[in-house]
Amino acid sequence: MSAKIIDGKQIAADIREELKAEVAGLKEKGIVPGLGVILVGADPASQSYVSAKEKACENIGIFSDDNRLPAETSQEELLALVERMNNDPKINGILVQLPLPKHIDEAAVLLAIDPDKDVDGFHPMSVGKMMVGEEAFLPCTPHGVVQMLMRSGVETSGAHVVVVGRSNIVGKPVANMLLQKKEGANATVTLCHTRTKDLGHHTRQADIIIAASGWPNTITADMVKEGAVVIDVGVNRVEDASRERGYRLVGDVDFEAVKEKASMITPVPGGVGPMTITMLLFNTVESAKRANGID
Ligand SMILES: Nc1nc(=O)c2c([nH]1)NC[C@@H]1CN(c3ccc(C(=O)N[C@@H](CCC(=O)O)C(=O)O)cc3)C=[N+]21
Repeated sequence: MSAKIIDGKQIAADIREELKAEVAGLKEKGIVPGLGVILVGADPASQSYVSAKEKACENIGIFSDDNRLPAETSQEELLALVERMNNDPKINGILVQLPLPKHIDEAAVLLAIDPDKDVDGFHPMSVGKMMVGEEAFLPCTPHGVVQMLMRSGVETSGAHVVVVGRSNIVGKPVANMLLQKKEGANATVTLCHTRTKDLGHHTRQADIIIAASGWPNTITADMVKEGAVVIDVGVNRVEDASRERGYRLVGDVDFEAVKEKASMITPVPGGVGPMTITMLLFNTVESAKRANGID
């Protein structure tokens, strides 16, 4: 059996249409959601993500305040910019693209963002609220994963989800979100990582595998139960001289082999990536609504 491909690009486009209509409605009330974007340094992957985010904002009518700062920017300068955005009523969301250069304390910068504008959901206040099940901005990639499952009709309630990877931006939050007592969650969650003994033993128990290890081919076909749903969060650049860019993008899953065993699978590109950006737009619109007492 060949798996049904979960089309992240299509689901993302559907959500963006919903957001577009919502932004148009806000505009009639004189409200334009605004996203402050900060990129420090010139990492090519970060530059392309940030450009994609700005393009997506423009496309649905969100105002974006683009700040590209040199790699030598000091922590004080960065904190001053965050503070300016915290106090700017036109800005509803602040996105500091990660990773930051080594001389900057990432945790200090995330802590400086006003939690009411924390559309990335990385502030400890947002993380804590999410964990105890209070309303908070949900981190974009995990939120995108949950939306993909819901909109593809995948039952998570009572299902065994095995998450591979324990990062603060994907593994830990996605495990937590799927554990919550609410719609689109209620799963039994196993969280695996680099020190896990016999990873395949765990993944073979999974009804749903979420691969977020950061390494190509972490999940091979022998590690997947027949009929499992496989969500691939990986975005790995591998050298490929036949491509114009000199590389191609692969996930953490051995897609070609695993798709013959899974019931549903996400591709890379065109899977979780477009959802990540879409949920950032979602959070920014949400923040603009909250700031104006709507909802
Ligand atoms: N503060 C912060 N917030 C983030 O959300 C954040 C971050 N820092 N740092 C880096 C990661 C990575 N990330 C992606 C976004 C979109 C795609 C995406 O759209 N990928 C396309 C392909 C893009 C291409 O072809 O290069 C796809 O998978 O189809 C991927 C990865 C957001 N991140």
